[in-house]
Amino acid sequence: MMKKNMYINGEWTAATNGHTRTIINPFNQETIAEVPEGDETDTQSAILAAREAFDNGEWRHTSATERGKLVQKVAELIERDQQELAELETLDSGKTLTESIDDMKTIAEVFRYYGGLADKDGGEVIESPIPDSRSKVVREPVGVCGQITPWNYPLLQASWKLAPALAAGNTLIIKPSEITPLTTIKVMELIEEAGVPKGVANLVLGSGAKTGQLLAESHSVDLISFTGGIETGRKVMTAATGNFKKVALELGGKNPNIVFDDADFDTAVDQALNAVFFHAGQVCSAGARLLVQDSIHDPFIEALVERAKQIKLGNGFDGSTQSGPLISKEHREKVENYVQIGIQEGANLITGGKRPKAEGLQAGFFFEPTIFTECETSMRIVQEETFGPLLTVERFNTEEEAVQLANDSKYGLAGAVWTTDIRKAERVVSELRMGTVWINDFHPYFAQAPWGGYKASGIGRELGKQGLEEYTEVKHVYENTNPAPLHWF
Ligand SMILES: NC(=O)c1ccc[n+]([C@@H]2O[C@H](COP(=O)([O-])OP(=O)(O)OC[C@H]3O[C@@H](n4cnc5c(N)ncnc54)[C@H](O)[C@@H]3O)[C@@H](O)[C@H]2O)c1
Ligand SMILES: C[N+](C)(C)CC=O
Repeated sequence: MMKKNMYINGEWTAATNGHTRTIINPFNQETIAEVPEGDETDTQSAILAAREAFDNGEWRHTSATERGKLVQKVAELIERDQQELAELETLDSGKTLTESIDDMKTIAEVFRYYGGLADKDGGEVIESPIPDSRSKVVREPVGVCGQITPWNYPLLQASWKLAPALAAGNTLIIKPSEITPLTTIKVMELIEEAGVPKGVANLVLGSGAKTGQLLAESHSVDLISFTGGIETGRKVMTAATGNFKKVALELGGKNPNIVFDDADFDTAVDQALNAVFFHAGQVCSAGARLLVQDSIHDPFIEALVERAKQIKLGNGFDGSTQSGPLISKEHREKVENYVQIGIQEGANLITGGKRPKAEGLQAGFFFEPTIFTECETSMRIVQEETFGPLLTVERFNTEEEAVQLANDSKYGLAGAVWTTDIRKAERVVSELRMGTVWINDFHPYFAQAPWGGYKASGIGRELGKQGLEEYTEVKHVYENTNPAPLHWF
């Protein structure tokens, strides 16, 4: 069993209270690691270290080029240790090793991208309307950043925060989900190895209530970046009002996947499965809400159900596994509860809806790929994020109806449109109120393109140049080139 520590002010440390937490593998519930269960005292130490490193340290005065090189060095180290990181992620989260390896490649690219972007914005000289003056606009680091991440893409979500924060010259405290901390701990070791100065990057481990909440509340923290569910996001945003810190929120989604009758049928079926059942549906942008044009509804659902029944659940380390378990006992119970809600609401459960009976899956938190048809937009299973392998299907007739149904949600994270008529796709896309829209695809995201939500799916953007800008303040510098008394007074 691994034993790991927190990283505060350049030191690997246990929790001050001596408490620990065991980390389990969701595939078989075996204990894989023991980590500190920190609390407010440790969080406060990490905040103080980050504050000192920002206010009195060298980091923010280090040239952007040098900072960028260090961030790129982290990318190289992640690539060097890719296999170890991917195995840790699979052990901790249950996702397949293939998914974890893909995640690690994306993560290295994110560090490389922000390392490269660090010195590309030298500010902007602007035209001043006042004679004898010069004006420029520069970007500066925000200061001390609190970063809180979820369990479904543990290191990937952390990388979207760590890389731009460091590239922009901030100091930070990251708090990963208490149930999946292992890869974030490992990447902190790599950040240390790369040579990032002590106090600049800090790691606290513990429950959200005892660590994350303080990051959001503390007046010594200048920015809080949170990825997680909407109810926690609400708490974070409320706590952040104490000192009006900058807030970035990446929250949930209930993402419509719209299939028109002129779409390539087989591709749309194949990708509709991937949209919702990838990583057992534990994806913020999962296509958990399928909207199918009535004229192809029945054959489409028939093909979908046939394929859903064949999805191979299993150990993420087994090369033939297509989907791993859910993350925890509590989370599986939440998904099971939504199945009951769907049945009570009158939706038609046509496959799944229960735990698999197969041998070898009984110790893990597995759940069958589940499909409900004849759903109505007003149903809770259509409106709420179930975050599991649960697909709801609604019918539509016209383009306008598809748009109206798709937008009828408090969320606005992502969505997709399947059609061979590109004009129709463009019309629909322009009406969808979502941060990412795919045409004839589902799921792609990459370092260069911004990611984030409309409406209750969040505030701000990660990735792309916008993801770096979140970690900067904008300063206007005005110079009077011919100062003289005004004689006003
Ligand atoms: N929009 C995105 O890019 C994106 C990406 C991944 C996950 N998510 C969302 O994350 C959710 C799943 O993750 P989860 O179950 O870990 O979410 P969660 O909200 O339960 O927890 C997220 C993090 O917040 C911490 N936390 C809990 N209470 C807190 C508090 N009072 N103050 C501060 N921090 C607190 C947790 O310890 C954890 O680290 C889903 O809703 C999913 O859609 C969104
Ligand atoms: C943002 N993404 C798609 C990587 C993970 C969402 O849960």
